[in-house]
Amino acid sequence: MEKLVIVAIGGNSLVRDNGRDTIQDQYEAVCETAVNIADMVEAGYNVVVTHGNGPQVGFGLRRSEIANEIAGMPEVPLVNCGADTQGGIGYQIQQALTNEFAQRGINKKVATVITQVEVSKDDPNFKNPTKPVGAFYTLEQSEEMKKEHPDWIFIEDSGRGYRRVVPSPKPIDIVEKDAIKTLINSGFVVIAVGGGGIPVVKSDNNTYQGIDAVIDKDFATSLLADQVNAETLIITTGVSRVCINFGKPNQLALEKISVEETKQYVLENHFPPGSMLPKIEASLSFLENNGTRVIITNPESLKDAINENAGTHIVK
Ligand SMILES: Nc1ncnc2c1ncn2[C@@H]1O[C@H](COP(=O)(O)OP(=O)(O)O)[C@@H](O)[C@H]1O
Ligand SMILES: NC(=O)OP(=O)(O)O
Repeated sequence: MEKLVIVAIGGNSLVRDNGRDTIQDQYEAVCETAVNIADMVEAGYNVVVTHGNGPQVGFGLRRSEIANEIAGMPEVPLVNCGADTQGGIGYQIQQALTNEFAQRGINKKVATVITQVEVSKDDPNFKNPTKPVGAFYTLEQSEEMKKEHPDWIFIEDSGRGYRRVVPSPKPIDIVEKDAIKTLINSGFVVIAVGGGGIPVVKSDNNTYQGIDAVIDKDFATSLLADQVNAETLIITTGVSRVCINFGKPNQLALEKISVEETKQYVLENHFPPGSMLPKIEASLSFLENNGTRVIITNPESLKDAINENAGTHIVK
């Protein structure tokens, strides 16, 4: 079988207008990414797709809260909001890839696996929410919302505004990993661990139960990459390259860096938590296990990046 490449699509890379995008707008963004993934499949790569849901799960949660506030409808728990985004975004990627393959005469089938991801109920991240979800607000808007909802926590997100944060426990295991492997081995392009997977905890009698949180899809993708023995991990996001001194006058885009250099940049705080840091930590974890290379880039640079003509490459 060809070497396996796992491509993670950032949730923010599918949003253009901070919560005012329609579902059709998101589908168009998905279709643009599908063109780039189809290029890779056409070039002979065996591809697994994962995706984020940070903006979308926050929009869903807010819709549910507003429906509760104004119409008394029961709220949708955060874990179910996440499951809804996994189905909704998975459906769009599945349809966009299926159509793109059909148009190009590529003989590949696509399947989305609803994926539960095990976390620990004792994970310290439940007490320290760090995962930004939903829209970006100004400082004034966030302070106004906090008056009404004192329990909400906001953080500044990479110079883009203020966002609500929710707990983000670390993924331990992928419950449906055998189904995912079987589909990959049967030649499917598989979409899995959407939104980082649906967070579940395992009880003593080996049953699972959903828990309110949003798993970082970069960590879940890195775990999946290990479990399916992927060779390359590609993380697509809103920037073409990772930078040091991001957003400062001396910003420098990185083309190729070693694991050691990357660790040094982490120590120097070049990567903020909740945005670039999880991508870097997930990349390092993938390379320290069985992975060979990591590429971080934007969706439109995918094809050039895999040929080393774009993106940031982290190598062993
Ligand atoms: N050092 C950095 N280099 C490049 N981008 C950075 C850096 N630090 C923060 N960012 C920001 O982080 C964003 C990626 O995080 P985010 O949008 O949360 O991810 P996702 O695409 O998975 O939703 C980039 O688009 C960029 O705006
Ligand atoms: N769940 C998750 O990590 O989503 P984003 O990639 O959209 O932040």
